[in-house]
Amino acid sequence: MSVSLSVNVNAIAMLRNRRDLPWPDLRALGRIALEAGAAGLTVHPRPDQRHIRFSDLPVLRALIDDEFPHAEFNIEGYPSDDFIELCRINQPEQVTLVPDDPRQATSDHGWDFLANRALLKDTVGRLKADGARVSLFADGDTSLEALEVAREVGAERIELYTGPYGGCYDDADRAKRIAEALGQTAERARSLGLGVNAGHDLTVENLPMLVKRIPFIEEVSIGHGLTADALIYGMAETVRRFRRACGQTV
Ligand SMILES: CC(=O)[C@@H](O)[C@H](O)COP(=O)(O)O
Ligand SMILES: NCC(=O)COP(=O)(O)O
Repeated sequence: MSVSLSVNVNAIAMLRNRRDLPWPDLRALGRIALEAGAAGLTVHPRPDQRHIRFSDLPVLRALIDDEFPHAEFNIEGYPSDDFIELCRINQPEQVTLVPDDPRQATSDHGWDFLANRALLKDTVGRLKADGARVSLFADGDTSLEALEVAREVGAERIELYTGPYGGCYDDADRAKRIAEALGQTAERARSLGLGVNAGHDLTVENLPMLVKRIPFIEEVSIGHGLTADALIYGMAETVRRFRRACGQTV
């Protein structure tokens, strides 16, 4: 089993939104990413639509349906009624629920599973009834008791929040300690039958150590670092570089 790469196009949308113009073109760049071997596309629509716009979702859904039927669409976000309706309309293969406040600049923590048991149970049930696999964003030190709630509410996977790991790009010892904590959380999740995804601030440089510690990660979703590299190497070559960093043979 190798780690799949889902390309998050939020940062591309943010660049597009600097002008009232349709480029960079999400559908065109999504196509290049999928042609280069990405397993799917990720979006994280926020209520203010500051990067991905709700109108982008059907365009990306159609790209996958028309040209890459084996690829997956992953929609991430806070489970408001509007978000659940967006998911119902756009039929993602996977929904990743994230406990974001609309005022947050970006995602910066996982779920408090015990405090949100009822919300998660209701939401996971609704999303699964619409046909999606559900993954729940989880801090890197989530306890077994909390992960039991993730399983009990019906989630199939967790997504490890790797922001603190990505943040220590200049401190190898700290990165090693955080990778170890992430690995232990991943093992706790696996012992309960939960699949493990990971994401936030992952890069070509920091992926290999994470994948070595947690070889059973099913998917990483990557946007910011991948988009930054695409400015240097182009989207297709960047996707190949990230796939190699995931341990894939390219
Ligand atoms: C859940 C997660 O870590 C990513 O979706 C991240 O939140 C990207 O969102 P932004 O592009 O808004 O920072
Ligand atoms: N789920 C994490 C994600 O989609 C991308 O996060 P980032 O690479 O933009 O930090």
